[in-house]
Amino acid sequence: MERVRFTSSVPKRETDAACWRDLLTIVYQDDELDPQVVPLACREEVQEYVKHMIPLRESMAGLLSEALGLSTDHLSNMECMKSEALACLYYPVCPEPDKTLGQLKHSDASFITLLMQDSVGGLQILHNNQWVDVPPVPGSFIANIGDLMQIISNDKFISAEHRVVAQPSDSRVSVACFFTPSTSAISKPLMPIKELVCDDSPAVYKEFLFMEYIQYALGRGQHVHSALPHFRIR
Ligand SMILES: O=C(O)CCC(=O)C(=O)O
Ligand SMILES: [Fe+2]
Repeated sequence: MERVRFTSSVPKRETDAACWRDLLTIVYQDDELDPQVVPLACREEVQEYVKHMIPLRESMAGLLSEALGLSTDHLSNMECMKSEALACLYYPVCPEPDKTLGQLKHSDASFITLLMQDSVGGLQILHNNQWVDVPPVPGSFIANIGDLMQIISNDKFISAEHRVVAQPSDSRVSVACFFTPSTSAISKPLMPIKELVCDDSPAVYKEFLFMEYIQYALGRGQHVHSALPHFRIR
């Protein structure tokens, strides 16, 4: 797949709705990308942005490892977040916002997503079966646990279901940085971390390869909000 893609959210299946947004996606593998492939209009900004995302990801990896009762460097050593897909998202003004969504309900397929939104708003999170606004806070990032983190944490962390409502009077911009495994980690099987599995807390997910996962996650229709049930041990 191309490392740099500009797409509109056209549905894969006829029965699915189109989302009201455009995306510029830029994929770094092992924290690396030849800058020449990034459009000149945003090359410097993208390089600068990712340069700052990497230490932030490492801090998050340390905090999440400790929260799981593991050594601080556990998640970092697994290299499960050492590649990033940067999605620069544009949600145009929508004349009939009640007929569509900026982004449908989903949980992220990544390990973790670090998200920056502008001041317009529209992001909502599903909490106790109710959609709750995530108001923009200047200078802050939103850290979303993704499905892969839920899997390796053996359900100790739960991925956040969220969506974006379309806006009638303002266009909106957000930047989502999705973290995925390094090239060497991709060839190793994924499964709940063994330190988190015991007789009282048996593995909830089966072993699988990242490629198998991503094919399923990207190929599922919009009616399947999460890849988790597919990998769960029944
Ligand atoms: O634009 C946003 O605030 C969220 C985008 C999002 O959830 C996604 O692209 O996965
Ligand atoms: Fe998302």
